[in-house]
Amino acid sequence: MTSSAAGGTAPALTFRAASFGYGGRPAIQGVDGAVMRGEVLALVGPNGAGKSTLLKGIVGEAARLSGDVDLHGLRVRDLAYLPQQPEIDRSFPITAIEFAATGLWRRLGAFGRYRPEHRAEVADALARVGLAALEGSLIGALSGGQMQRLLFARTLLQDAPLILLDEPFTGIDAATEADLLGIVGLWREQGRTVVAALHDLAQVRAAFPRALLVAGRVIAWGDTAAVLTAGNLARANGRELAPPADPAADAALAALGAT
Ligand SMILES: Nc1ncnc2c1ncn2[C@@H]1O[C@H](COP(=O)(O)OP(=O)(O)OP(=O)(O)O)[C@@H](O)[C@H]1O
Repeated sequence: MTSSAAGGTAPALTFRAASFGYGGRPAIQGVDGAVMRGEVLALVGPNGAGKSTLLKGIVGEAARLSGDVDLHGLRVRDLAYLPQQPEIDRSFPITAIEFAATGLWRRLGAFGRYRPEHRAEVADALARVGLAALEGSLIGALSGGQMQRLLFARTLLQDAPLILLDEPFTGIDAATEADLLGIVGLWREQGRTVVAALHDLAQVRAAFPRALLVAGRVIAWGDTAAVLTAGNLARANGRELAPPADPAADAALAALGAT
């Protein structure tokens, strides 16, 4: 089942029979549908379902093997993409404030001047994620949760209309998760479009109004309550649920002494 989203007025991101993968082999295929502007969409599915590949496909880091992705006038550099933390090289000798400042790149351009007001803006973003005291720390010295806060600070500075997050809450403590979920809520209030690959279905039900369930293809797409049903989750996990019990058949079998 595929669908266009409700709520927004215009699409921010449209897939048309899109397939993405590696070495010519699709990891996720036949994606059809739209994410509307201002929508906050959870991308869910079992391990290896193609969630990261779909996000990477949007930013051109996974090959598009067929179909089309329409960003409706945005360029890839206008998007904010927050990859999974293990994909970030933390051995690079850069401080937290320098790392966060890379979020300004799109606005400053490659040779733009980094002015005092930019430094104040970066410091403010670090304060908003609770990292003011660590701005001079090397990124390699940060904990996993602190690094995730830093990635959100950089994303705040990117000021992007479309934000892609790959498992942003994995491996962090509850306080960090609550703070970062608050920032997603802020983006929602600001009308930004957010697509986040997530594992915690309770969190998705609580904080994400729309969901896209995948397992190498789209299993269901729509309002979260309608997507995260037992039947859809079983289909995504490759376990079709048994058909509903038929009382008449059960009674007939019982009469035959077969139960
Ligand atoms: N760089 C790569 N080269 C080849 N195959 C890859 C690559 N990255 C992922 N794959 C394969 O693509 C498929 C989808 O992987 P992907 O990481 O997109 O899934 P996922 O839903 O994000 O999983 P998880 O929840 O475990 O992060 C898997 O079979 C995976 O092994």
